[in-house]
Amino acid sequence: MDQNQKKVIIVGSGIAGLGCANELQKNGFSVLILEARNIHGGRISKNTTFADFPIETGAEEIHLPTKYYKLAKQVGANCEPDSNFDSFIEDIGIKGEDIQKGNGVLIEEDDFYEKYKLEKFYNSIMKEEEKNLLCDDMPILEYFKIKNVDQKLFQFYEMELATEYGSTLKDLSIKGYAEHEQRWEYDEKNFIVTNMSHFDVIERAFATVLPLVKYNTPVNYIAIQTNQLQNNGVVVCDSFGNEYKADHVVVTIPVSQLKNNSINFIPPLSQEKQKAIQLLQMGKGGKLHMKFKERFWPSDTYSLILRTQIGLIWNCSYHRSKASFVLCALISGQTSIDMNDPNKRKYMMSELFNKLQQIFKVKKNVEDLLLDYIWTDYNTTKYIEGIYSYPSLNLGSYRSVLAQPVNNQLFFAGEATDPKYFATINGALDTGIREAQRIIQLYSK
Ligand SMILES: Cc1cc2nc3c(=O)[nH]c(=O)nc-3n(C[C@H](O)[C@H](O)[C@H](O)COP(=O)(O)OP(=O)(O)OC[C@H]3O[C@@H](n4cnc5c(N)ncnc54)[C@H](O)[C@@H]3O)c2cc1C
Repeated sequence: MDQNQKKVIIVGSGIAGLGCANELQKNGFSVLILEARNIHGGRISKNTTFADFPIETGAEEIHLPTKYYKLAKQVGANCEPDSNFDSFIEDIGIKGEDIQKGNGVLIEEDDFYEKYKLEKFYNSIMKEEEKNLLCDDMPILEYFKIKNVDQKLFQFYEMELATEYGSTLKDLSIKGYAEHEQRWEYDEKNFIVTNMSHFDVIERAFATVLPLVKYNTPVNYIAIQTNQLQNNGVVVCDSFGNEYKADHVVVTIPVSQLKNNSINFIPPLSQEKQKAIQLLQMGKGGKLHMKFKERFWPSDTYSLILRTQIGLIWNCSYHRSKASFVLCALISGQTSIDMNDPNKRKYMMSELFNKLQQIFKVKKNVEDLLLDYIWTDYNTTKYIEGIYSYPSLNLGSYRSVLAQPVNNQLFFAGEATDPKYFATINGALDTGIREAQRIIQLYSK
Protein backbone atom coordinates (compact mmCIF):
# COMPACT_ATOMS: atom_id res chain seq x y z
CA MET A 1 0.00 0.00 0.00
CA ASP A 2 1.20 3.49 -0.72
CA GLN A 3 1.31 5.32 2.57
CA ASN A 4 1.34 8.64 0.75
CA GLN A 5 -2.36 8.16 0.27
CA LYS A 6 -2.91 7.38 3.93
CA LYS A 7 -4.39 10.06 6.07
CA VAL A 8 -4.01 10.32 9.83
CA ILE A 9 -5.93 12.71 12.08
CA ILE A 10 -4.31 13.58 15.38
CA VAL A 11 -6.50 14.95 18.14
CA GLY A 12 -4.56 17.39 20.33
CA SER A 13 -1.44 19.46 19.61
CA GLY A 14 0.48 18.91 22.85
CA ILE A 15 3.93 17.38 22.58
CA ALA A 16 2.46 13.88 22.08
CA GLY A 17 0.35 15.07 19.14
CA LEU A 18 3.11 17.16 17.55
CA GLY A 19 5.71 14.40 18.00
CA CYS A 20 3.34 11.87 16.44
CA ALA A 21 2.60 14.20 13.51
CA ASN A 22 6.29 14.86 12.93
CA GLU A 23 7.11 11.15 12.78
CA LEU A 24 4.23 10.39 10.41
CA GLN A 25 5.01 13.35 8.18
CA LYS A 26 8.67 12.23 7.89
CA ASN A 27 7.36 8.84 6.75
CA GLY A 28 5.14 10.22 4.01
CA PHE A 29 1.71 10.19 5.68
CA SER A 30 -0.82 12.94 5.18
CA VAL A 31 -1.54 14.48 8.59
CA LEU A 32 -4.17 16.80 10.05
CA ILE A 33 -4.04 17.91 13.70
CA LEU A 34 -7.28 19.03 15.34
CA GLU A 35 -6.74 21.22 18.40
CA ALA A 36 -9.53 22.47 20.66
CA ARG A 37 -7.68 25.56 21.88
CA ASN A 38 -6.29 28.52 19.96
CA ILE A 39 -2.72 27.49 20.73
CA HIS A 40 -0.49 24.44 20.41
CA GLY A 41 1.73 22.99 23.13
CA GLY A 42 -0.95 21.90 25.63
CA ARG A 43 0.76 21.60 29.01
CA ILE A 44 3.94 23.15 27.59
CA SER A 45 3.43 26.90 27.71
CA LYS A 46 5.35 30.11 28.33
CA ASN A 47 4.91 33.68 29.47
CA THR A 48 7.30 36.18 27.89
CA THR A 49 6.11 39.41 29.54
CA PHE A 50 6.46 38.63 33.26
CA ALA A 51 10.27 38.66 33.50
CA ASP A 52 13.33 39.21 31.31
CA PHE A 53 13.42 35.48 30.50
CA PRO A 54 10.61 33.18 29.34
CA ILE A 55 8.64 31.78 32.28
CA GLU A 56 7.71 28.10 32.03
CA THR A 57 4.05 28.24 32.96
CA GLY A 58 3.74 24.49 32.24
CA ALA A 59 6.42 21.79 32.23
CA GLU A 60 9.88 22.89 33.35
CA GLU A 61 12.28 20.07 34.17
CA ILE A 62 13.56 17.51 31.68
CA HIS A 63 13.71 14.14 33.37
CA LEU A 64 16.61 12.03 32.07
CA PRO A 65 18.55 12.43 28.84
CA THR A 66 15.82 10.92 26.66
CA LYS A 67 14.49 11.65 23.14
CA TYR A 68 13.14 14.99 24.31
CA TYR A 69 16.51 15.95 25.77
CA LYS A 70 18.20 15.14 22.45
CA LEU A 71 15.57 17.08 20.54
CA ALA A 72 16.04 20.12 22.80
CA LYS A 73 19.82 19.99 22.32
CA GLN A 74 19.39 19.70 18.54
CA VAL A 75 17.43 22.97 18.42
CA GLY A 76 19.99 24.81 20.53
CA ALA A 77 18.64 24.46 24.06
CA ASN A 78 21.14 24.79 26.85
CA CYS A 79 20.26 21.97 29.25
CA GLU A 80 21.64 22.49 32.75
CA PRO A 81 21.64 19.49 35.12
CA ASP A 82 19.73 20.46 38.26
CA SER A 83 21.89 18.22 40.42
CA ASN A 84 24.39 21.10 40.32
CA PHE A 85 21.92 23.24 42.27
CA ASP A 86 21.46 23.59 46.03
CA SER A 87 18.22 22.27 47.50
CA PHE A 88 17.04 22.84 51.05
CA ILE A 89 14.31 21.43 53.23
CA GLU A 90 12.83 23.10 56.29
CA ASP A 91 13.71 20.95 59.28
CA ILE A 92 10.74 19.36 60.95
CA GLY A 93 12.14 18.73 64.41
CA ILE A 94 11.42 15.11 65.06
CA LYS A 95 13.62 12.86 67.19
CA GLY A 96 13.38 14.95 70.36
CA GLU A 97 14.12 18.34 68.81
CA ASP A 98 11.49 20.98 69.14
CA ILE A 99 11.42 23.09 66.03
CA GLN A 100 8.05 24.74 66.23
CA LYS A 101 6.18 25.88 63.14
CA GLY A 102 7.34 29.42 62.54
CA ASN A 103 10.83 28.76 63.82
CA GLY A 104 12.00 26.52 61.05
CA VAL A 105 15.57 26.21 59.85
CA LEU A 106 16.71 25.07 56.44
CA ILE A 107 18.98 22.10 56.04
CA GLU A 108 20.52 20.76 52.86
CA GLU A 109 18.44 18.10 51.16
CA ASP A 110 21.14 15.41 51.48
CA ASP A 111 21.58 16.15 55.20
CA PHE A 112 17.83 16.01 55.72
CA TYR A 113 17.65 12.58 54.11
CA GLU A 114 20.63 11.45 56.15
CA LYS A 115 19.24 12.89 59.40
CA TYR A 116 15.87 11.19 59.07
CA LYS A 117 17.20 8.06 57.32
CA LEU A 118 14.83 8.69 54.43
CA GLU A 119 16.89 7.04 51.73
CA LYS A 120 16.71 3.87 53.72
CA PHE A 121 13.00 4.31 54.15
CA TYR A 122 12.45 4.73 50.40
CA ASN A 123 14.49 1.64 49.70
CA SER A 124 12.61 -0.37 52.29
CA ILE A 125 9.26 0.46 50.65
CA MET A 126 10.66 -0.82 47.41
CA LYS A 127 12.08 -4.01 48.83
CA GLU A 128 8.90 -4.76 50.66
CA GLU A 129 6.95 -3.85 47.58
CA GLU A 130 8.96 -6.33 45.55
CA LYS A 131 8.29 -9.07 48.07
CA ASN A 132 4.60 -8.32 48.33
CA LEU A 133 3.86 -7.39 44.77
CA LEU A 134 0.68 -9.41 44.80
CA CYS A 135 -0.79 -8.04 48.00
CA ASP A 136 -3.56 -5.44 47.97
CA ASP A 137 -2.87 -1.89 46.98
CA MET A 138 -3.40 0.90 49.52
CA PRO A 139 -3.03 4.69 49.75
CA ILE A 140 0.42 5.87 50.85
CA LEU A 141 -1.21 7.58 53.84
CA GLU A 142 -2.60 4.27 55.08
CA TYR A 143 0.73 2.54 54.52
CA PHE A 144 2.55 5.26 56.48
CA LYS A 145 0.12 4.82 59.37
CA ILE A 146 0.71 1.07 59.42
CA LYS A 147 4.46 1.70 59.37
CA ASN A 148 4.16 4.29 62.17
CA VAL A 149 5.83 7.02 60.16
CA ASP A 150 6.30 10.08 62.37
CA GLN A 151 3.35 12.48 61.93
CA LYS A 152 5.75 15.40 61.45
CA LEU A 153 7.21 13.76 58.38
CA PHE A 154 3.77 13.75 56.74
CA GLN A 155 3.96 17.41 55.77
CA PHE A 156 7.34 16.81 54.19
CA TYR A 157 5.97 13.85 52.23
CA GLU A 158 2.91 15.87 51.16
CA MET A 159 5.27 18.41 49.62
CA GLU A 160 8.06 16.22 48.39
CA LEU A 161 5.99 13.43 46.99
CA ALA A 162 2.29 14.23 46.83
CA THR A 163 2.75 17.76 45.43
CA GLU A 164 5.26 16.48 42.87
CA TYR A 165 2.74 13.89 41.76
CA GLY A 166 -0.06 16.48 41.75
CA SER A 167 -1.97 14.45 44.29
CA THR A 168 -2.31 13.69 48.01
CA LEU A 169 -0.94 10.91 50.21
CA LYS A 170 -4.56 9.74 50.52
CA ASP A 171 -4.95 9.24 46.77
CA LEU A 172 -1.49 7.97 45.80
CA SER A 173 -1.05 4.23 45.52
CA ILE A 174 1.83 2.73 47.48
CA LYS A 175 2.24 0.05 44.82
CA GLY A 176 2.17 2.52 41.92
CA TYR A 177 4.55 4.85 43.71
CA ALA A 178 7.04 2.10 44.56
CA GLU A 179 6.94 0.67 41.04
CA HIS A 180 7.41 4.11 39.55
CA GLU A 181 10.34 4.98 41.82
CA GLN A 182 11.95 1.65 40.97
CA ARG A 183 11.74 2.30 37.24
CA TRP A 184 12.90 5.86 37.50
CA GLU A 185 16.63 6.37 37.23
CA TYR A 186 17.60 9.47 39.22
CA ASP A 187 21.28 10.43 39.64
CA GLU A 188 22.12 13.67 37.92
CA LYS A 189 19.63 13.16 35.15
CA ASN A 190 17.21 16.07 35.50
CA PHE A 191 17.77 19.24 33.52
CA ILE A 192 16.34 22.71 33.06
CA VAL A 193 16.60 24.66 29.83
CA THR A 194 18.23 28.00 30.54
CA ASN A 195 18.35 29.88 27.23
CA MET A 196 14.81 29.35 25.90
CA SER A 197 11.50 27.76 26.93
CA HIS A 198 10.13 24.30 26.17
CA PHE A 199 7.53 26.06 24.05
CA ASP A 200 10.39 27.47 21.92
CA VAL A 201 11.92 23.99 21.72
CA ILE A 202 8.74 22.42 20.34
CA GLU A 203 8.11 25.31 17.96
CA ARG A 204 11.60 24.85 16.52
CA ALA A 205 11.60 21.05 16.55
CA PHE A 206 8.12 20.67 15.04
CA ALA A 207 8.09 23.70 12.73
CA THR A 208 7.06 21.61 9.72
CA VAL A 209 3.93 20.19 11.36
CA LEU A 210 2.63 23.38 13.02
CA PRO A 211 0.96 24.49 9.74
CA LEU A 212 -1.05 21.25 9.89
CA VAL A 213 -2.80 22.27 13.14
CA LYS A 214 -6.44 23.33 12.83
CA TYR A 215 -7.06 25.45 15.94
CA ASN A 216 -10.33 26.10 17.82
CA THR A 217 -11.55 22.70 16.69
CA PRO A 218 -12.71 20.57 19.63
CA VAL A 219 -13.40 17.02 18.53
CA ASN A 220 -16.58 15.59 19.99
CA TYR A 221 -17.04 12.26 18.31
CA ILE A 222 -14.98 9.61 16.55
CA ALA A 223 -16.69 6.80 14.64
CA ILE A 224 -14.71 3.81 13.46
CA GLN A 225 -15.53 0.90 11.18
CA THR A 226 -15.09 -2.19 13.35
CA ASN A 227 -15.13 -4.83 10.62
CA GLN A 228 -11.57 -6.24 10.71
CA LEU A 229 -11.69 -7.13 7.00
CA GLN A 230 -12.84 -3.80 5.71
CA ASN A 231 -11.11 -0.62 6.66
CA ASN A 232 -13.63 1.98 5.72
CA GLY A 233 -11.81 4.61 7.63
CA VAL A 234 -12.66 6.77 10.58
CA VAL A 235 -14.99 9.74 10.80
CA VAL A 236 -14.09 12.52 13.20
CA CYS A 237 -16.59 15.24 14.00
CA ASP A 238 -15.87 18.59 15.65
CA SER A 239 -18.23 20.53 17.90
CA PHE A 240 -19.38 22.67 14.93
CA GLY A 241 -20.60 19.55 13.12
CA ASN A 242 -17.75 19.46 10.57
CA GLU A 243 -16.72 15.96 9.56
CA TYR A 244 -13.19 14.83 8.72
CA LYS A 245 -12.30 11.41 7.28
CA ALA A 246 -9.06 9.53 7.81
CA ASP A 247 -7.56 6.04 7.74
CA HIS A 248 -6.33 6.32 11.30
CA VAL A 249 -6.93 8.60 14.26
CA VAL A 250 -4.55 9.19 17.17
CA VAL A 251 -6.18 10.60 20.32
CA THR A 252 -3.73 12.48 22.56
CA ILE A 253 -6.08 14.43 24.85
CA PRO A 254 -5.49 14.56 28.63
CA VAL A 255 -7.05 11.77 30.64
CA SER A 256 -9.36 14.30 32.37
CA GLN A 257 -11.00 14.79 28.97
CA LEU A 258 -11.44 11.07 28.43
CA LYS A 259 -12.94 10.79 31.91
CA ASN A 260 -15.50 13.51 31.26
CA ASN A 261 -16.51 11.89 27.93
CA SER A 262 -15.70 15.02 25.95
CA ILE A 263 -15.25 12.70 22.95
CA ASN A 264 -17.90 10.09 22.11
CA PHE A 265 -16.52 6.93 20.60
CA ILE A 266 -18.68 5.01 18.17
CA PRO A 267 -18.86 2.10 18.87
CA PRO A 268 -18.17 2.65 22.59
CA LEU A 269 -14.70 1.74 23.87
CA SER A 270 -14.28 -1.76 25.30
CA GLN A 271 -15.07 -2.44 28.97
CA GLU A 272 -11.34 -2.82 29.65
CA LYS A 273 -10.53 0.58 28.12
CA GLN A 274 -13.37 2.16 30.04
CA LYS A 275 -12.00 0.62 33.23
CA ALA A 276 -8.55 2.06 32.41
CA ILE A 277 -10.08 5.52 31.98
CA GLN A 278 -11.98 5.13 35.25
CA LEU A 279 -8.85 4.03 37.20
CA LEU A 280 -6.54 6.67 35.75
CA GLN A 281 -6.63 9.92 37.70
CA MET A 282 -5.33 13.35 36.86
CA GLY A 283 -3.93 15.46 39.66
CA LYS A 284 -5.04 19.02 40.36
CA GLY A 285 -2.53 21.82 40.21
CA GLY A 286 -0.81 24.81 38.75
CA LYS A 287 2.11 27.15 39.15
CA LEU A 288 2.53 30.38 41.08
CA HIS A 289 5.30 32.69 39.82
CA MET A 290 6.31 35.52 42.13
CA LYS A 291 8.54 38.40 41.03
CA PHE A 292 10.40 40.37 43.71
CA LYS A 293 12.16 43.76 43.72
CA GLU A 294 15.33 42.17 45.02
CA ARG A 295 16.81 38.78 45.82
CA PHE A 296 16.51 38.00 49.54
CA TRP A 297 17.63 34.37 49.28
CA PRO A 298 21.26 33.21 48.90
CA SER A 299 22.37 33.30 45.28
CA ASP A 300 23.09 29.58 45.12
CA THR A 301 19.75 28.43 46.57
CA TYR A 302 17.66 26.62 44.00
CA SER A 303 14.83 24.66 45.57
CA LEU A 304 13.05 24.69 48.92
CA ILE A 305 10.56 22.51 50.72
CA LEU A 306 8.81 24.59 53.41
CA ARG A 307 6.26 23.77 56.08
CA THR A 308 3.57 26.01 54.66
CA GLN A 309 0.59 25.23 52.46
CA ILE A 310 2.50 26.62 49.50
CA GLY A 311 5.72 24.81 50.21
CA LEU A 312 7.41 23.46 47.09
CA ILE A 313 9.38 26.42 45.75
CA TRP A 314 12.26 26.99 43.40
CA ASN A 315 14.29 29.90 42.17
CA CYS A 316 13.53 30.00 38.48
CA SER A 317 15.83 32.96 37.77
CA TYR A 318 18.74 30.67 38.58
CA HIS A 319 21.00 30.33 35.52
CA ARG A 320 18.43 32.33 33.55
CA SER A 321 18.61 35.93 34.70
CA LYS A 322 20.59 38.19 36.99
CA ALA A 323 18.10 41.04 36.78
CA SER A 324 14.70 39.37 37.43
CA PHE A 325 14.13 37.71 40.80
CA VAL A 326 11.44 35.10 40.32
CA LEU A 327 10.40 32.27 42.61
CA CYS A 328 7.99 29.58 41.45
CA ALA A 329 5.76 27.32 43.53
CA LEU A 330 4.20 24.10 42.29
CA ILE A 331 0.80 23.98 43.94
CA SER A 332 -1.37 20.92 43.80
CA GLY A 333 -4.37 19.14 45.28
CA GLN A 334 -6.83 21.10 47.44
CA THR A 335 -4.35 23.97 47.87
CA SER A 336 -4.52 24.60 44.12
CA ILE A 337 -8.32 24.72 44.29
CA ASP A 338 -8.12 27.09 47.28
CA MET A 339 -5.90 29.42 45.24
CA ASN A 340 -9.01 30.50 43.34
CA ASP A 341 -10.63 31.85 46.52
CA PRO A 342 -9.18 35.40 46.94
CA ASN A 343 -9.21 35.24 50.77
CA LYS A 344 -7.55 31.83 50.94
CA ARG A 345 -4.99 32.85 48.32
CA LYS A 346 -4.13 35.98 50.29
CA TYR A 347 -3.77 33.97 53.47
CA MET A 348 -1.60 31.24 51.91
CA MET A 349 0.64 33.74 50.16
CA SER A 350 1.19 35.81 53.30
CA GLU A 351 1.93 32.61 55.25
CA LEU A 352 4.57 31.83 52.62
CA PHE A 353 6.04 35.36 52.72
CA ASN A 354 6.26 35.24 56.51
CA LYS A 355 8.04 31.92 56.33
CA LEU A 356 10.49 33.19 53.70
CA GLN A 357 11.15 36.31 55.78
CA GLN A 358 11.80 34.30 58.90
CA ILE A 359 13.82 31.52 57.29
CA PHE A 360 16.12 33.85 55.33
CA LYS A 361 16.20 36.42 58.17
CA VAL A 362 15.06 39.21 55.80
CA LYS A 363 15.01 42.65 57.43
CA LYS A 364 12.39 44.08 55.04
CA ASN A 365 8.83 42.85 54.78
CA VAL A 366 8.92 40.17 52.04
CA GLU A 367 5.33 40.96 51.06
CA ASP A 368 6.44 44.55 50.29
CA LEU A 369 9.19 43.21 48.05
CA LEU A 370 6.67 41.46 45.81
CA LEU A 371 6.37 43.24 42.46
CA ASP A 372 3.89 40.96 40.74
CA TYR A 373 2.70 37.38 40.53
CA ILE A 374 0.95 35.06 38.08
CA TRP A 375 -1.14 32.04 39.02
CA THR A 376 -1.44 29.54 36.16
CA ASP A 377 -4.26 27.23 37.08
CA TYR A 378 -4.44 24.03 35.03
CA ASN A 379 -7.58 22.81 36.83
CA THR A 380 -9.65 25.47 35.10
CA THR A 381 -7.77 25.48 31.77
CA LYS A 382 -10.40 24.31 29.33
CA TYR A 383 -9.58 21.06 27.52
CA ILE A 384 -6.83 20.22 30.03
CA GLU A 385 -8.45 20.40 33.49
CA GLY A 386 -5.71 18.96 35.63
CA ILE A 387 -1.95 18.82 35.93
CA TYR A 388 -0.88 15.27 35.03
CA SER A 389 -1.77 11.66 35.74
CA TYR A 390 -0.40 10.06 38.90
CA PRO A 391 0.01 6.53 40.34
CA SER A 392 -3.62 6.08 41.36
CA LEU A 393 -5.01 3.19 43.37
CA ASN A 394 -5.32 -0.23 41.71
CA LEU A 395 -4.09 1.12 38.37
CA GLY A 396 -1.72 -1.81 37.72
CA SER A 397 -0.98 -2.07 34.00
CA TYR A 398 -4.08 -0.15 32.87
CA ARG A 399 -1.98 2.60 31.25
CA SER A 400 -0.98 -0.01 28.65
CA VAL A 401 -4.60 -1.12 28.27
CA LEU A 402 -5.53 2.44 27.31
CA ALA A 403 -2.60 2.54 24.88
CA GLN A 404 -3.79 -0.52 22.92
CA PRO A 405 -5.06 0.40 19.43
CA VAL A 406 -8.65 -0.33 18.44
CA ASN A 407 -8.94 -2.19 15.16
CA ASN A 408 -5.70 -0.56 13.94
CA GLN A 409 -7.78 2.53 13.29
CA LEU A 410 -7.99 4.27 16.62
CA PHE A 411 -4.78 4.91 18.59
CA PHE A 412 -4.10 6.48 21.99
CA ALA A 413 -1.08 8.54 23.02
CA GLY A 414 -0.40 11.25 25.63
CA GLU A 415 1.49 11.26 28.92
CA ALA A 416 -1.08 9.09 30.76
CA THR A 417 -0.47 6.20 28.34
CA ASP A 418 3.23 5.88 29.20
CA PRO A 419 3.70 3.24 31.94
CA LYS A 420 7.22 4.45 32.69
CA TYR A 421 7.46 8.21 32.21
CA PHE A 422 3.86 9.36 32.63
CA ALA A 423 3.44 12.95 33.83
CA THR A 424 6.46 14.13 31.84
CA ILE A 425 7.26 15.83 28.55
CA ASN A 426 9.65 13.07 27.53
CA GLY A 427 7.03 10.41 28.34
CA ALA A 428 4.38 12.24 26.33
CA LEU A 429 6.72 12.61 23.34
CA ASP A 430 7.64 8.91 23.49
CA THR A 431 3.95 7.94 23.32
CA GLY A 432 3.36 10.11 20.25
CA ILE A 433 6.32 8.52 18.48
CA ARG A 434 5.22 5.05 19.69
CA GLU A 435 1.79 5.40 18.05
CA ALA A 436 3.25 6.89 14.85
CA GLN A 437 5.58 3.88 14.64
CA ARG A 438 2.64 1.51 15.12
CA ILE A 439 0.88 3.09 12.15
CA ILE A 440 4.06 3.13 10.05
CA GLN A 441 4.55 -0.59 10.83
CA LEU A 442 1.12 -1.40 9.38
CA TYR A 443 2.43 -0.45 5.93
CA SER A 444 6.00 -1.60 6.22
CA LYS A 445 5.46 -5.22 5.16
C1 LIG B 1 2.14 22.91 35.87
C2 LIG B 1 2.80 21.72 35.19
C3 LIG B 1 4.12 21.44 35.47
C4 LIG B 1 4.75 20.36 34.84
N1 LIG B 1 6.07 20.14 35.07
C5 LIG B 1 6.70 19.20 34.36
C6 LIG B 1 8.12 19.08 34.43
O1 LIG B 1 8.78 19.84 35.15
N2 LIG B 1 8.72 18.12 33.68
C7 LIG B 1 8.01 17.29 32.87
O2 LIG B 1 8.61 16.44 32.21
N3 LIG B 1 6.67 17.39 32.76
C8 LIG B 1 6.00 18.32 33.48
N4 LIG B 1 4.66 18.46 33.34
C9 LIG B 1 3.90 17.46 32.55
C10 LIG B 1 3.98 17.70 31.05
O3 LIG B 1 3.71 19.05 30.78
C11 LIG B 1 2.94 16.81 30.37
O4 LIG B 1 3.16 15.46 30.75
C12 LIG B 1 2.99 16.87 28.84
O5 LIG B 1 3.18 18.19 28.37
C13 LIG B 1 1.68 16.30 28.30
O6 LIG B 1 1.69 16.33 26.89
P1 LIG B 1 0.50 15.65 26.09
O7 LIG B 1 0.74 15.90 24.66
O8 LIG B 1 0.31 14.26 26.56
O9 LIG B 1 -0.83 16.41 26.58
P2 LIG B 1 -1.22 17.95 26.48
O10 LIG B 1 -0.03 18.80 26.47
O11 LIG B 1 -2.24 18.19 27.53
O12 LIG B 1 -1.91 18.07 25.03
C14 LIG B 1 -3.21 17.64 24.80
C15 LIG B 1 -3.87 18.60 23.83
O13 LIG B 1 -5.18 18.10 23.52
C16 LIG B 1 -6.05 19.21 23.36
N5 LIG B 1 -7.44 18.74 23.48
C17 LIG B 1 -8.10 18.37 24.60
N6 LIG B 1 -9.36 17.98 24.30
C18 LIG B 1 -9.49 18.10 22.96
C19 LIG B 1 -10.56 17.83 22.04
N7 LIG B 1 -11.74 17.38 22.44
N8 LIG B 1 -10.34 18.07 20.72
C20 LIG B 1 -9.14 18.54 20.28
N9 LIG B 1 -8.10 18.81 21.11
C21 LIG B 1 -8.27 18.59 22.43
C22 LIG B 1 -5.62 20.15 24.48
O14 LIG B 1 -6.07 21.45 24.24
C23 LIG B 1 -4.10 20.01 24.41
O15 LIG B 1 -3.52 20.97 23.56
C24 LIG B 1 4.01 19.54 33.94
C25 LIG B 1 2.68 19.83 33.67
C26 LIG B 1 2.06 20.91 34.28
C27 LIG B 1 0.63 21.22 33.95
